[in-house]
Amino acid sequence: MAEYKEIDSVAVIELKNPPANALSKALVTGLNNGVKRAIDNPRIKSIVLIGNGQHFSAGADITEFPRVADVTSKQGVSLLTVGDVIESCNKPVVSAIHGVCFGGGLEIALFSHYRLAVQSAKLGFPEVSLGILPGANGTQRLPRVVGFEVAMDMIVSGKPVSAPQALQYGILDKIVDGDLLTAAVQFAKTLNTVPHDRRLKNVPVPNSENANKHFEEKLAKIKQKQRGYIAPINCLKAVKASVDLPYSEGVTKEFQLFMELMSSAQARGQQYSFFSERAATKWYLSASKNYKVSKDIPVKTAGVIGAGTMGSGIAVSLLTSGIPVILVEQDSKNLERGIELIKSILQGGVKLKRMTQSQMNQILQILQPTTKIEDLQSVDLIIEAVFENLKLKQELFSKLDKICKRDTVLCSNTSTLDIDKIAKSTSRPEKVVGTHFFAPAHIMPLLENVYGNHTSAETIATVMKLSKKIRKIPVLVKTCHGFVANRTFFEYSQELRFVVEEGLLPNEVDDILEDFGMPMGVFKVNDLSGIDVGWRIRQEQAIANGFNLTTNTRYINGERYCAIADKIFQAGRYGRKTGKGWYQYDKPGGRVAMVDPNVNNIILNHCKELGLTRRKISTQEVIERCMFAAINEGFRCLEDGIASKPEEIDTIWLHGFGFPRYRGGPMFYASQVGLRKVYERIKYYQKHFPETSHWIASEMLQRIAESGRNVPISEWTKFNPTPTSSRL
Ligand SMILES: CCCCCCCCCCCCC/C=C/C(=O)SCCNC(=O)CCNC(=O)[C@H](O)C(C)(C)COP(=O)(O)OP(=O)(O)OC[C@H]1O[C@@H](n2cnc3c(N)ncnc32)[C@H](O)[C@@H]1OP(=O)(O)O
Repeated sequence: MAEYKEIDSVAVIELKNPPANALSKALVTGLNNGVKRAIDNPRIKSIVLIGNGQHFSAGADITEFPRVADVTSKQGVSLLTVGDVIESCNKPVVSAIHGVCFGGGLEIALFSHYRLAVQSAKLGFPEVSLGILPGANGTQRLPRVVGFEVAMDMIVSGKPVSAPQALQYGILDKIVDGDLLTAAVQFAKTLNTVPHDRRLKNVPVPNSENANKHFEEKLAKIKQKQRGYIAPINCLKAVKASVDLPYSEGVTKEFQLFMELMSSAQARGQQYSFFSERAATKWYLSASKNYKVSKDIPVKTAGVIGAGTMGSGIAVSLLTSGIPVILVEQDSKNLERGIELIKSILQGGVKLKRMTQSQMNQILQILQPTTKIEDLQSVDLIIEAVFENLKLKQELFSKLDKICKRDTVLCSNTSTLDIDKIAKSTSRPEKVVGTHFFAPAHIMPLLENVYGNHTSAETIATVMKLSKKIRKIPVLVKTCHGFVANRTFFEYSQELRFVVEEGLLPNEVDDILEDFGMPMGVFKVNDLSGIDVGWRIRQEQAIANGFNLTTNTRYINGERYCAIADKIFQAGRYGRKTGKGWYQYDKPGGRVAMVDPNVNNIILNHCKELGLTRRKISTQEVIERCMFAAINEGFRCLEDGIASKPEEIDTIWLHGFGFPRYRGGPMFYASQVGLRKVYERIKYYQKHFPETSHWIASEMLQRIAESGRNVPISEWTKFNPTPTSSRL
């Protein structure tokens, strides 16, 4: 765990806990023993701490967090005890940093008397994203090096800094070239004593004159931008304590704020999210088809068909990851518009200092716009982003099949259509796969990859690898109408339209959802995605299923239907782009949503025409109805083998719909409410709304709820005997 060796008069202690040297109890104990051994050896004059493998350390071992009792008990060696041993050691201790030095790793480095790093190292306190704070005195020590304002920014945002930036802030003493160990040992040999100010607890916080002002400004920002999250607030308060209190009292305050967070439901949700988004990327269809053994095809060039909002965003994601793109549109006018869109997205990046003008120009060099689809003949992978219409996509894929080289992977950005039906139009169904991006495609982190019955493991491996290369979080699901994202979101939003039909107004529903933690209420989301888009999908579905939708439709094949959205469409209100939808906007394309009495009239008249009596609906009922409808559909996705584990559904909601990370995702939320209760309430709603089939409880949910025990989320899939895909 921590390997001890001696190089001349220097003791070298190597942190060794692959893959990221997470500071487990065992590693911390090993480190403690190593430092003590060096202290006890009179031949040793100084000590170097260094990481084995790719990193110095990714911080405390998060898998050990659930054992809060361990943290509070005074037994055993904690990060704090080893920290004290390091800091009070009379032999100089040097941390030699490469890869990441995060969280508890950075705290160890700050207990050390000197810090060196290679140019590529990254240093930071990401604890806030796990719902906690740097509780091994990081909030008291970092400000003593970098001042209140920088420490506050680093700890509240959780964003790491580069080695050159850390050098500038004074966190590092030196950046070294060449072999880190050699340089660190050489440096350590030049040290004899530990000066007073090298023990950070002895140092006052510099540049803290305006701390009160910075504190208030930051607090206001957190309340606005990270509404509902408690960790950033406690992080801020802890850093402020470094200014307001002597060190010994500051660490006590830090501990109190840390324990408050550690025992919170938010921390559980955020830590679950950390592991669930990693679990979700690990796909497994069988022993010979899974993320470990299946080989990908390298994507050196790509094609994008369709230069609308989606296609342009997809092209930007590929281009900014260094993949040359051939962008195809049917005519030069649309192509020109697409190029302009791409340029304006990139220009936005320049404005935000994410790239320089010359980097933008280089990116544009690898974009090849064309109106000739034949130009795609030799690319490795193509993503189609044309209009959501099965016939159109089938014709396109059939054409691509004839034009492209045999091993080109053909991807569809469909958000609902069956991949097998698209693949059927080609002679290479094994090369056809769905890559469902979320708008805006260059920003949203989720990529819902969709395999069909014939998609090969090689094709899946290719899109999963590509997703990571273009900095997306990929989740693999099986084809069906709407896949996991839209299947579950559909039930959520449909139930909220029913709520509006029964008594609440769109803004009242949106306020409840935003208080729950959603970044945007569902009606604002509708306005953003386009009321016309939803209307067209409903019309197409109606035609495909042989029924006629009118604004008076109340039931479709016995299923409840709410036509208010169709009436909003009929009124020419297509959403933000037209300046009016469920809300009124300051201008077409505007962002400021205002309540519109005309919308309320449409809703009230609708209810009057249908003879519906409106009623008061509680916040609890709204949340239960939308969340439990989505959760029930999530269980059905598991039953059908569309998703293979709950973590996939949660990751989709976290990164596709901005579900609050502190709630972990809808399935984790269900686990916190308790599946017995979720099941009981679903049965209750079924009794009250028998004409809505999403209230028929999933059998898998029923089995878990009736098992009579509190089944942890990691064991849910054991209650699903016949899914179509196997799982880990
Ligand atoms: C009265 C007094 C009594 C005593 C009181 C005691 C009080 C004690 C207070 C103690 C306070 C502790 C304070 C410290 C807190 C922390 O340090 S929290 C941890 C902060 N660190 C992080 O959040 C880093 C998280 N990791 C990453 O950012 C990335 O994983 C990475 C390191 C940058 C690597 O990225 P990448 O290469 O993309 O690989 P991944 O897939 O992300 O990770 C690989 C595997 O490693 C696992 N992992 C990573 N970090 C950790 C970790 N910190 N703990 C456990 N496991 C980790 C990750 O899950 C992956 O695992 P697999 O999926 O199984 O491969």
